This record gives sequence, structure tokens and C-alpha cells, in this order.
Amino acid sequence: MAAQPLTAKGLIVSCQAAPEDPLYGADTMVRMALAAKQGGAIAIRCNGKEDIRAIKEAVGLPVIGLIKREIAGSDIYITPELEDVRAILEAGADIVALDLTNRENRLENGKRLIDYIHRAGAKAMADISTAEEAIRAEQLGADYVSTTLSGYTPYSPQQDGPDLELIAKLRGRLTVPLIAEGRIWTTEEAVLALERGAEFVVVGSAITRPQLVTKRFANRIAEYWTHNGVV
Ligand SMILES: CC(=O)N[C@H](C=O)[C@@H](O)[C@H](O)[C@H](O)COP(=O)(O)O
Repeated sequence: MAAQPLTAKGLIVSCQAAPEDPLYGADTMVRMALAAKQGGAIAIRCNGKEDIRAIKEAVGLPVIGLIKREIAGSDIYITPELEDVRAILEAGADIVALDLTNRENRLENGKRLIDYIHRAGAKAMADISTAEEAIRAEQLGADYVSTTLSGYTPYSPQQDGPDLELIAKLRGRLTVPLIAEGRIWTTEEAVLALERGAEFVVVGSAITRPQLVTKRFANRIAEYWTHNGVV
């Protein structure tokens, strides 16, 4: 089946759980993705062959697939190698997300992965952490550029909220769509990202990691009681 591109502008929901998370498993992630679709998501971002395949079959939205995998001696963990790209495509993803930061000659090697994705008729989403990486990723042929890794490379700003400055810095400098991703927790932040020049917004944890959503409420309430003299 031909890869489905992102046509409608709108919200992309990232449905990911790690093995240690209570919601881990393709069956749960499919339910998350169906809930996201019901709520109006226009695409799903997900991790791992099983989740990609199951979500693609059950949900009927464009799927952005990645494989998170740690390799000894390397900091690249989002779709690190060609075998990961192959597995993502075989599982039926429409778009392959991959690390295109400027680490470990990744930008140069990334070209090979992007070309492979294009030959398979799919699209490539570059996960970057700086404006320079974004521009270079587009030059290498990425079809979408996402701010996913800002805050996760040692040389990008480490902050609690989304990197809105990076989005503003890239305004008018890319011809491919820019995607705001990473630490977007409120609708206001999503709108700010669009106002700064992002075309799409990806929200993950704030929607699909209930343990983190709970923690924010629990911490805030605990702070309140501490502040008011009740322990
Ligand atoms: C840095 C990294 O590995 N990000 C991953 C990329 O796929 C996911 O763990 C994030 O959940 C996703 O980017 C959405 O971000 P947030 O969950 O903050 O809304």
C-alpha cells in the first residue's frame, strides 16, 4: 500500500511506552492511538515493529515509525541503523523518524538512510536538536524536520518547556514542514509553537504517559500542602 503523507494540518500524537511502563504492549498502544484518533489526531508517532504494525492496521491514520535502540558506545538511539529503517518500513510506517543530529557523523550517514526510505516510497522525518542540524537535514533530503531532540543533546538548551526559540529561529529557513516536538504540555504551548512557525505539533507524554501526567498533579498538590504547613 502506498505511504500516507501528512495531508491535514493538525495534532500528531506520540504513543510510546517503554518495557518498564505500565502501559507497555502493542494492544495498549493501539488503544491509545484509537483514543488519539477519536480526539482528533491526524497522525500517530510510535516506536517498535509490533506497535507500528498493530497501530497501522487498526487505526487508519498516517504512522510515523521509529525504533528506539541503544547501541554500546553510541548516543544515537532513535532509528540508529539501516536494519531499523528496514524493520520500520516492513511494519508499514508511512514516515520513518530518525536521529539527524550532528553526532558521530550522523548527518553524513543519515543521507544513506534517507535515500533508502525514499526508494521504498516512504518519507523521512529528521529528529534534530539545533537550527544547523535542521537545515542540514533538509539539504540531505529529509521531508519533515522535528525538534524532537532539542534538550537531549549536550549542546542544545536543557529546559523544562518546548524549545520555542529553535522554532522561531527556523522560521522561513526551511522549505519542508517544521514539526514542534518535545515537552509540549499545554494547548497554549502548542499554539505558541504554531505562531513561531511550526506546521505540526507532536504531543506525547502529556497525552499518552498517564504516570507522568499523574506525577505532575501529585507533585503540585504535595507542594501545596508543604507550603501550607501540612506534611
Ligand atoms: C527525546 C526522545 O527520545 N523523544 C521520543 C521520541 O520519539 C519520545 O520519547 C517522546 O515522547 C516524543 O518525542 C514526544 O515528546 P514528549 O513526550 O515530550 O511530548
